[in-house]
Amino acid sequence: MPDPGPSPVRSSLPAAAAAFGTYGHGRGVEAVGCIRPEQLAVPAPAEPPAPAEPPGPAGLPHPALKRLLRGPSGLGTVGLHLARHEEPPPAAPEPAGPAAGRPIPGLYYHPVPEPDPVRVEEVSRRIKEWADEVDLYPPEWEDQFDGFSVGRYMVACHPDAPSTDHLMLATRLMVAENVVDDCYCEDHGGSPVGLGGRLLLAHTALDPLHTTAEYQPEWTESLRSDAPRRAYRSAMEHLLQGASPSQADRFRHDMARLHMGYLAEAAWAETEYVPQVWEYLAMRQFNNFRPCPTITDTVGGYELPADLHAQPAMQRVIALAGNATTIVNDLYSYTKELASPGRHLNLPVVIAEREGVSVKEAYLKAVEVHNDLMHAFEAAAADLAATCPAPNVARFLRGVAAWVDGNHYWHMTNTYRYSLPDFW
Ligand SMILES: CC(C)=CCC/C(C)=C(\C)COP(=O)(O)OP(=O)(O)O
Ligand SMILES: [Mg+2]
Repeated sequence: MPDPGPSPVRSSLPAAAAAFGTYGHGRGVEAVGCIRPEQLAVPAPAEPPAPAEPPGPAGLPHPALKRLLRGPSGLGTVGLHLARHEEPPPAAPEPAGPAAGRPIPGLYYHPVPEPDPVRVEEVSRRIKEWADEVDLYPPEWEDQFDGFSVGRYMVACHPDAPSTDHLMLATRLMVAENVVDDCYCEDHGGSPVGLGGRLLLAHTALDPLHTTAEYQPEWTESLRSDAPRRAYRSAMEHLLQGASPSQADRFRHDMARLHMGYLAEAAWAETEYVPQVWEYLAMRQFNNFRPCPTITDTVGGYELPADLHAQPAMQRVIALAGNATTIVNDLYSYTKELASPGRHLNLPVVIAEREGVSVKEAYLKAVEVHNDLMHAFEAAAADLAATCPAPNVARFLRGVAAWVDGNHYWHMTNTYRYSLPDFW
């Protein structure tokens, strides 16, 4: 049954629906159950001998993950490769110089190719049109919107998106998620006071209210009443054109997790509680980028079936990837958050406070925590790929890994937003 989505405010999106077909998934990748590996009908893709590769920054990726990231070869595997688009390659793209920014010394990460400038340009143009359409921000915030560079972010994170329409699904959501964070929680009018009520009502733009005829119209009207809700509603409406019901519900669940994380952070801010390091890491597992990598299949135009997504081993991979990407944010946004009013919790701040070490030692320890999370993510992904050699699992794992790498690239190169501390 089609997902009812946030109707009845759903507008007609004929062009988008045509672009994605029925949910836009299922092309080229068969759903393969992996509850018991011996039940698999699809063998592991044949591996050609690989040339030796130079070591990555601050260590080597797990060898099995390297094989996984290279992707399969052979008949029927075209759809499993990253960076193969349905659209023809651009005729003569402007030569893009390397983006500014330097990596955090000692950080374990994988460099990515410069995102396709033609795609970046197109996504950047279209997201500004959308921002106007949903009346997202006042003119004086335009510089910050542009400085966020969401087009570059999403093109870097989704190299296997088959079209700009697919990329736009992720881009609208990324913007909407940041608008909610900025306007409800943080420095664009946000506050911990009353956050629970605001978040719950905004969540109904993703997970609609079903109530009586008397009260439904007021709820419908409420979805137009502020920029966070307009953004969530419209971004979700578009997502539903490309996602299956189970992919949409996966996303709603991840957003509920995110909102729970925002609430824990806010509760601690209200009582000025500095959590223990493990408590902070638990909060940050929810106040986390997770909703972004987990739509990689929708953005890629295929579906990881719900049973495979729900496997504990897959859940561990997703959680570790989300945690690594989010600690990357803590590290790159450290100086920005130090400069913001009040005490902004991030991993270095919490380590310094709770473990009684200098801010520099705390920061360097946070880098190690990040690196350990990255290694754990790669080991878990490699194990899962080996025990569950289904093509859609391999492609999803590659999509999550690509998101991790693209997220690092964006943080490192976003010198408008972030700068490194002077610790080296
Ligand atoms: C895009 C998305 C799902 C974001 C959710 C949570 C979030 C805003 C982050 C993980 C980023 O962290 P933070 O709020 O610290 O962002 P900045 O450091 O202000 O860039
Ligand atoms: Mg931050």
